[in-house]
Amino acid sequence: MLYHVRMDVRVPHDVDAATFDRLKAAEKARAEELQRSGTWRHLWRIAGEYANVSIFDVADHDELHAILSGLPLFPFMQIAVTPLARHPSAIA
Ligand SMILES: O=C(O)C[C@H]1C=CC(=O)O1
Repeated sequence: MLYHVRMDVRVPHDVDAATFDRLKAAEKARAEELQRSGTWRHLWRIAGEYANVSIFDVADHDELHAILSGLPLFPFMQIAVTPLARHPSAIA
């Protein structure tokens, strides 16, 4: 199943910079791993915002939740998920 996911990163003002840098590096490594495996199909920055829109290809809601909640930056993200169905006019 495909899911459209929007992630907005909310950095607390009092977060330790070195700790946050470590989490960002871990997030990048995990995001790259999931892209290489084909699970994280698209990852786009929303221009002008610390946010992304992504497309995930997973078996079901439970797998998506496990992946999202395991992301290193999960505690600092507001996440909105939209399940996608095939459009009848889509040719690809
Ligand atoms: O920067 C972001 O949008 C948040 C998160 C998603 C992938 C990644 O590397 O960081």
